Amino acid sequence: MQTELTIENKQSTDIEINGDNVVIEIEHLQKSFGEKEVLKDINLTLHKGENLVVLGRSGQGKSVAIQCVVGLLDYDSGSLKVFGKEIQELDDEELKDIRLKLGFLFQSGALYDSMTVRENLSFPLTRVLKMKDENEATRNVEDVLEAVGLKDAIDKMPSDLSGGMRKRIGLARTLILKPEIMLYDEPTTGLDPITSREISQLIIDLRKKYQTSSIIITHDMACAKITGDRIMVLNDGKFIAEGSYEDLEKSQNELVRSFFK
Ligand SMILES: Nc1ncnc2c1ncn2[C@@H]1O[C@H](COP(=O)(O)OP(=O)(O)OP(=O)(O)O)[C@@H](O)[C@H]1O
Repeated sequence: MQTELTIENKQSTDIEINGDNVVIEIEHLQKSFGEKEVLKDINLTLHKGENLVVLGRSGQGKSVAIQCVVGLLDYDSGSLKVFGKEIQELDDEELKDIRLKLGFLFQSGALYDSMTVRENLSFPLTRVLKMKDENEATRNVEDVLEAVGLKDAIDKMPSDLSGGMRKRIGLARTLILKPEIMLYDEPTTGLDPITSREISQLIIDLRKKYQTSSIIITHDMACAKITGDRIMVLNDGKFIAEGSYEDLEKSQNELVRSFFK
């Protein structure tokens, strides 16, 4: 089995790749639980404005890596910098500031079923941003609903919405805090192929509108193809390949090929 990282090709996007526009930098990150080494040697750089797709099967450590990025889990060794700051060296206040710049879209969308769409979206404004002006909150809610194409759903309950619509509202609820980096955890899981494609396209549209940099964790190859400027393949606690969709499609590495079957 190939264990060295294979750079399949240079990425082919208009994102400017240089040391000045790095928003996340991970070097030799390791994390074990007892005897179990989950992250063995993770190296990753996310550039401003970039959509980086991480492909990996279940249990490869994607959630553990994300929890390290948001400071919910301590890593054992290596370096993890967000906006140039080593996460593990931050005090509570600094970590809170960094977390405000990170938006996380949960697989479930995580909406409150007993609240209307308006209430679900206003909640982070009042709770996190301490926004008191109701008109300002409404303006923000309407703006973000428009961005996800669901302005008419403002007074609906989550139970009145389809899976794809709930995903959009979940996305709106994350975006309303204007994060600079988006972390998408399997954004198309559980959706039909057409809705999945719409959500993938929305990820592209939202990057343009909000100028976010994103890490998109998925095993949906259609989503990877639409959204990814660059794709990295995670296996057994390390990245084993990196490149554009077209590059990886031509890979001779069996593990990489298995994603395209
Ligand atoms: N708090 C923990 N304590 C012990 N083991 C853990 C803990 N969190 C995760 N693990 C182990 O780490 C490994 C990777 O888990 P992780 O949830 O990151 O996988 P994943 O790649 O996100 O998978 P999935 O796509 O299924 O969510 C698993 O074997 C899991 O059992």
